Amino acid sequence: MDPTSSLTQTVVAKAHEAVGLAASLLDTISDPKLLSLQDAVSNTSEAYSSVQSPYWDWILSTILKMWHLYAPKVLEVAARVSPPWFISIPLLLLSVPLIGYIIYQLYFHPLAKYPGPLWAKLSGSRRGYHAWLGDLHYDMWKCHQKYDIYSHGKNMQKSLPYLVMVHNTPSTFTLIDKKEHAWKKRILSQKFSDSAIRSYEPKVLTLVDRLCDVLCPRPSENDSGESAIPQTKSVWSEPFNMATWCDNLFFDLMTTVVFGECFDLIRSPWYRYVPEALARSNQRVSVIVQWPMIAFRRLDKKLFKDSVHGRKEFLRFVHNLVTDRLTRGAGKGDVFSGLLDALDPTTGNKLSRDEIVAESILMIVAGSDTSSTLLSSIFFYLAKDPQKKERLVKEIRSCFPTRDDIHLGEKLNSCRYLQACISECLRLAPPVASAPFREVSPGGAVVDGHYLPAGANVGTGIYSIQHNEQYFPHPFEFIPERWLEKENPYGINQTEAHVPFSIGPRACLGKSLAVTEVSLLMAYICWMLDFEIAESLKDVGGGTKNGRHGRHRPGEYQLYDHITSARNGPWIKFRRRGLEF
Ligand code: HEM
Repeated sequence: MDPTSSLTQTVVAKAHEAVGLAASLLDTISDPKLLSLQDAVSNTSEAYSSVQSPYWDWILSTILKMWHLYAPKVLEVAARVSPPWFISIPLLLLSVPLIGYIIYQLYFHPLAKYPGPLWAKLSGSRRGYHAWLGDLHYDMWKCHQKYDIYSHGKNMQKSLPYLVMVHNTPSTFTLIDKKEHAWKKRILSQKFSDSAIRSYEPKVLTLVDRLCDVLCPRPSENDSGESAIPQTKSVWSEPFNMATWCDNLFFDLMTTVVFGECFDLIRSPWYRYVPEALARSNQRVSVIVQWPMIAFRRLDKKLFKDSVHGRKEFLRFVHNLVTDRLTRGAGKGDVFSGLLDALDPTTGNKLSRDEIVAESILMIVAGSDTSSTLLSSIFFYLAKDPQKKERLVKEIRSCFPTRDDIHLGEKLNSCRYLQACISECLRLAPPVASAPFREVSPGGAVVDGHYLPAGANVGTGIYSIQHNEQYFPHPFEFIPERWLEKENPYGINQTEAHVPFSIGPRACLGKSLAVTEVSLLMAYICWMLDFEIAESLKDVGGGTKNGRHGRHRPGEYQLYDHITSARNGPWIKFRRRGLEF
């Protein structure tokens, strides 16, 4: 057999196979049920927007199907002619739809006029790649332009990629239906009202006391365990990785508040695998959210085996927890009892087990990791700036004469510098750092004078807007004073660009809980303990001078953005405060 003809047949067969695969892929992603997985025709503008165009998918898939049907004949003819034609004819035919796709994306797509990286205009893989690295927030920051997408009354809904996060049934976070979302959010809101939060205070104080004991054990006889201050300062403790310890603390806190059960990660290593499994699981999910195509033929599961394992571990834990809690029944005043009592206003039915599991997962994911990022970033920035730390410590210790005076309420709210530090850390290290995407509903929407067609996915990067120099001069510097009316060195009203909890109907439900908890915890720790950075590990947590993709600032707390944010450090050592302060 002529070797050229055998090679031709192999090329032909492979090309045919590839086209078949592409056609079935397009079939899959054009299926309305799987539209959440459709990303082949995304277009990313400077505002990091993407649009889904079912028509174009249909055209492209029809071309490919025709090619698949008639290719054997065409290729047969190609095989009879001599090189280079046997290669160029199939290539030419294959490239027609491809070139058509590229031209459409670059020139005729409804969002084509927006400037943005070429790769992002052609495929969602750029977002997937950065989601994998965990630096999507840096990438968005580079591409950023400011638009308002989130307010009430905008013709927007949660975008379809959120469905990737669904386990059996959507939660308040992932629900797209506005009516259903509204009633579920109403149920949960009752458990996050000011009075409900006040009722959680004793639990928060017990846990922070426990944490202080681990970070720096009591110096026995001098501290009776009540509000006494030791006569002398104790010695410095070994260093603690505050990313991990804040994770442990907030995991305990959320399970206590939501399920009335504390797994005591602070004192016992038994359940410490759970937040760690969740962090691993989030990496794969964040890549699929940004680039749904990666889930085609379960490629994601092959690439992120460890992540899949983490998800299984985490879900097993939640299912066991829910089963256990259901056996014990309602009546503990925790969030779970609110879910058990809730009735659907239309059907009068109670929430199903799947719905309760979905909300439980949401509470743990949304409530623990985020607040932990906030607290660990406060440690990072304060420990790196001893003067600002001293100012905060002074404010707390002079406001509260004894430890037992530390409670939620007016006095704590009057600690302005504490609030300023919290706002500044939420700005610098937003726990949800990249863009919460919204999909334009039928009829389209006008944002900042630009028309956006139905189906477009648009979002504003939270990290991006909060590092915009126009609103926050010296955006990468820790300057709590910018939040103090009388000391703001820039005189710019920056509140509208400060959106760590997002805004509008899908804004964070746990904002008050998170800020109140962190204020209370920080006040308590500052009152009880002195802390400073561990010199030998002082660089952990910051960027490195030759770091890529924005990770080049040693003074910036590094977030690894996988839906919520993973972190490492800072390493802090503690000692009990003494009377000589
Ligand atoms: C510093 C801490 C926190 C930050 C910065 C934060 C931030 C956010 C952001 C930006 C969103 C919108 C995300 C999106 O649309 O994709 C959100 C939603 C949400 N957060 Fe938080 N969060 C924090 C703590 C909490 C806590 C403690 C809870 C309580 C369990 C909570 C519960 C929720 C819920 C239920 C939603 C979904 C709201 C909806 O879709 O209507 N969050 N959060």
